[in-house]
Amino acid sequence: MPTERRILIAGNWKMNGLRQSKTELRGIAAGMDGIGADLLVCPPFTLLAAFASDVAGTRLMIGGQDCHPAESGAHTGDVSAEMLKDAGAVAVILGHSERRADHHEGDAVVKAKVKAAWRGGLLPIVCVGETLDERDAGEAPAVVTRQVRQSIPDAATAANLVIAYEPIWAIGTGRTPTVDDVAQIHGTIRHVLAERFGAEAGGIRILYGGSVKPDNAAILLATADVDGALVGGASLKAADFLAIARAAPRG
Ligand SMILES: O=C(CO)COP(=O)(O)O
Repeated sequence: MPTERRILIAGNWKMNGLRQSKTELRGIAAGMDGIGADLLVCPPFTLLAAFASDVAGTRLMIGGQDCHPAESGAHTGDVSAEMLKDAGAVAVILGHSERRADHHEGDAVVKAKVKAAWRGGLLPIVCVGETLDERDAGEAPAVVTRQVRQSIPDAATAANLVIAYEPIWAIGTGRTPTVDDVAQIHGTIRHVLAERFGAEAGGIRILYGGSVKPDNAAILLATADVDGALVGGASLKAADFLAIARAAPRG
């Protein structure tokens, strides 16, 4: 039964970073000694290939922030999973709340992108999370349950899927849920996965994301069913990202 879950600390650089940001990337790659967790940096498309070749031979992995469902074709401005793989990515963030909001992505589109990630040989990191209104109305478990049910295809396994719980109101705000709230939602996600995938669900990693910083990482990463972090702002600085990774209780 796949219950061993390696901690994954993933950095989502969002629309940040120019060529000079390589300094931070190199700082992360150079500072990984003694860190047991898997580390992943997801830069913007423009930096992906350069970053991937820069970290070749290190344990630092590179991922994308989105992909189109199709392999290729007339989709101006889009990038496919195969293209991300070709550029050196091993993973891709899908269904981030900023994509869901800015690009009107619903669960069906996210599900198609997860299948595309698998087709292209990438590990999808599927984001779910409630708005503040939904949380205040007590709907967070129901919202997240619906998103997990509808965004995840049937062929999910412990090896080919990572989920990230990112309460939208905690992203970039400096606010985080209580550890009890995080444990409750992560437990809900695990339960929803178990209903569908049985024992395999015990091996699927569930990351927490939303204002993860060096000073709150230890408590968040020690919470039940939290198997790592999806870090936004604090992943842009090597020292902060490494401090978060060092706070992980297990590798
Ligand atoms: O959206 C996030 C990661 O995907 C979280 O961003 P912050 O860590 O900046 O709150």
